[in-house]
Parts: sequence; C-alpha cells; structure tokens
Amino acid sequence: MKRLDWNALDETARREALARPAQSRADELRRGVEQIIANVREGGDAALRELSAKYDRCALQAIAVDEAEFAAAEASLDPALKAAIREAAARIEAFHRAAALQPVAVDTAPGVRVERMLRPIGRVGLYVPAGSAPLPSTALMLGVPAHIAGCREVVLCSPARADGRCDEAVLYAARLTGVHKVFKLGGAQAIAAMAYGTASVPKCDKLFGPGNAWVTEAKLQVSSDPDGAAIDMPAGPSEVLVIADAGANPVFVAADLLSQAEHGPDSQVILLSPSADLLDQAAAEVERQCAELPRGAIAGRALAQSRLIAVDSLAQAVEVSNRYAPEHLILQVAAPRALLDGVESAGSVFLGQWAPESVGDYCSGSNHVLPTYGYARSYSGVSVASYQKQISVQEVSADGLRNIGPCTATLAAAEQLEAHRRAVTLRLEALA
Ligand SMILES: NC(=O)c1ccc[n+]([C@@H]2O[C@H](COP(=O)([O-])OP(=O)(O)OC[C@H]3O[C@@H](n4cnc5c(N)ncnc54)[C@H](O)[C@@H]3O)[C@@H](O)[C@H]2O)c1
Ligand SMILES: N[C@H](CO)Cc1c[nH]c[nH+]1
Ligand SMILES: [Zn+2]
Repeated sequence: MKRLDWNALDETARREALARPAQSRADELRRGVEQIIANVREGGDAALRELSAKYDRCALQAIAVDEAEFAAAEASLDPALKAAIREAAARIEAFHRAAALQPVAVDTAPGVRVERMLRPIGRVGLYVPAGSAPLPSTALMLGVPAHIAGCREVVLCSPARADGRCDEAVLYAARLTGVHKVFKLGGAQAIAAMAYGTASVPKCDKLFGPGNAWVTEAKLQVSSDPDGAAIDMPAGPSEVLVIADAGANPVFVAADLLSQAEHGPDSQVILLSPSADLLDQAAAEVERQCAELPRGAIAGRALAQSRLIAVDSLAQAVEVSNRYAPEHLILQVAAPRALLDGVESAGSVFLGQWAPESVGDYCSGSNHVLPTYGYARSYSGVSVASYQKQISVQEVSADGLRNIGPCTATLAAAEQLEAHRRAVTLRLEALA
C-alpha cells in the first residue's frame, strides 16, 4: 500500500491520493458492452446462450432454473449454512421493515389534505454476482426488501458455473426471499436480458445489484435508454476506508482492510490515522495476513492501488473521508460516536473495534448493496424505498380551494400561464 502524508500533498496530489482505480467508462469497455446489449436485443435467448458459452464457458440448456435444480440445491446444502442464511434473512427483514417509508397525510391548509402513498414497482430484476465468488448474501440483500415492498414479480440473474448450474446457496437464498424466477445469466448479457426482455426472461422495470465493470457499465447504459430499465445505483468494486486512532488494534484494522481487498483486483482500501505507529503496524499486519489468505493474490492486486494516509487529527480524517465518500467507513477509534456527526458521505458506517465491516456484509441487518466510486456523495444503499414508487395525492374541499386558490392564481399569472389561472378562478367564481 502506498504511504502518503495528507498535509504534505498539494491539491493535485490530494486528488490523486483519493482517485479510484481507472475503471469502467473506458472506451473499450463501453463499446464491448454496447455490442453485448445489441446482440441480446437482436438475438434474444440464442444470443444469451452464445454469450454464456463465450464468457462463462458454460453450455446452457434451459436458461431458467427449474424446480428440480432448486430442490437439489436445497438438499445439497449444509444445514448450518441454511440456518445462517435464515438467521441473516430474519435480521435483514427486521431492520428493513422498521426502516421502510410510511404513508403520510398532512393538512397543509384547512380543507387541503396532501398524502404520500406507496406502491411497489411492478417487475424488478436482481443481479447476484458469481464471477469471482458467488454471493448468496447479495441475494438476501436484494430479495428481502423486494419482498417487503410487495413487488408483483421478482426475477434474479446470476452466472452459472461451467457445469451449467447456479450456486446452490444463491438458489436457496433466492427462494427463501420469495424470488419468483432465477436465470443462469451473468455479466452485461444478464442486465440486457432483464432490461429489454427475451423469450425466457421478462422485461423488468428496474434493475438492482452490484457487479463487475461489465455489469455496472451495462446498468448505466440501459438506464440511459428510455426503452431500457431504471437502476438502483452504480454499485461497483467494493471499497472501505478505515479511520483508526493510536489505540486501535492493528490486527483488526488490517483484517478489515483485507476483507474488502479480497473482493477483487479492482477493489480499493484506505487507512487514515494521525498515528505514525499505527500506520506502521497496520502496514506490517496487512502484509503478514495477506500472505495467509487463500485470495491473497487478488487482495495483493487491490492493495497495490490502496493507500495509508497520515493525517494531523481525527477531525481531518473525517474531512478526507467525506471527500472520498467511501462505500464503507469504519471508525476504529476510542469514541466513534463523537466522529459520527461529522460524517457527511458514506454508504454504511461501522462504529468501534467490535464492528467489522463483514457483519454488515452478511447479517447485522443493514444492506450491503451500497454506492461505490464516490457515488455515496449523492446516492444511498438499497432499501425498501428503492423498490417503491411514492405517489402524492391531494384532496381539496370548496373551503380548501377558497384558502389556497388565490395563491395558485397569483403564481400562475406571474408565469403567464392563463389556463392554469383560470382553472382556479373559474371555480372560485362558481363558489362566490
Ligand atoms: N458495491 C456493492 O454493493 C457490492 C456488493 C457485492 C459485490 N460487489 C462487487 O461486485 C463485483 C463482482 O464481480 P465478479 O466478477 O465476481 O462477478 P460478476 O457476476 O459481477 O461478473 C461475472 C460476469 O462478468 C462477465 N465477464 C467476465 N469477463 C468478461 C469479459 N471479458 N467481457 C465481457 N463480460 C465478461 C461474465 O459474463 C461473468 O458472468 C466485485 O467487484 C465486488 O467487489 C459490490
Ligand atoms: N462487501 C460487499 C459489498 O461491497 C458485499 C459482500 C458480499 N459478500 C461479502 N461481501
Ligand atoms: Zn464484502
């Protein structure tokens, strides 16, 4: 990991220090994804089979998972894993139900009632990554809120293995949350299939879920096409920023950094500390622990584009973190709540030494599908609201119109929209 001193950097160097690894909108990637989307739109299921053979090295027979495969998946799983999946799902459901938006009704003037009603998005498409590692936890993070929102049809795509089967735990988690159909599709072709529809895959109104550069680029492309589909957010390579004070345990700090570095070579992790000793010890620990990891080679590539940054205070660390807007922010400091008020931009925050980011990935109850690449400046993670439409309703009585009609007429006249003004004044005359 590159070591830097924030206060010794000029503005350009600071920008570079917080730059994400060069990524997704590279021309080649954009053109490649355009081509895949065009192939799927033209060739439908036949194109999906060809693309799966090319990119997933699997010869798909049926594209949809059938009952026999769901049953075989459930039967093959270790009971302890099934119990953990159910335990995680219950906590995710508890938090997401409690955090869901509620209908609202407010009298904004006598005789004027304004309401917010909630309606589920009709058909949603979930993407669960499985390229480098299948992520059943992501099936829970996407499926549970879709179920709570009450979406009419929930479909899920996840790449098949070379044997043509989907990961068993992904299938179990999908079924548990009430997903209606699962398709053995990955990458940009899965996103194209759900955005435009094919004979097998229904066209969805909104797509959800993280993925690699092809998935993220495909989501961006289909969301900018009016015939495509809306998306939750760009959720790309995982990242974490840790703020640690002199008393932090370097073993824990290093473990947290590596937990996100192991996701993929395009992940990025950052450690900020006012303590030079802590930075030294954490750097040594990262090397030591990385060498022991089965995915050490992947993590090592992510570490090559990661940073250890010396700051002059914890307050400065929070400023730098807000500027970076990390997907995950861990506050491994003696009094983490004291820093929380200053946090402006982050996908999810972990307080204190006993809150590793891994618990949020799996089962604390919060959602792990979070904005990356600085999008936490303006986007939030997936929630029940992501699967809902908020529709406003207004009910106005005769008295209500007497109360707010003159205001409407004045504003309409100022905008020189005479028909708007008359829609009110004609009624007020009728009431006179
Ligand atoms: N931000 C979040 O909330 C969040 C959550 C979980 C995971 N993630 C991230 O999701 C990503 C998962 O990536 P992954 O690769 O493991 O799985 P993936 O399922 O996203 O991608 C695998 C697919 O990529 C396609 N692909 C691979 N090489 C290709 C090529 N050369 N051309 C075209 N398509 C190609 C294949 O079709 C394959 O099915 C990781 O970066 C991880 O960090 C993010
Ligand atoms: N850390 C990932 C989100 O960035 C989510 C995940 C799934 N499994 C393990 N981790
Ligand atoms: Zn993770």
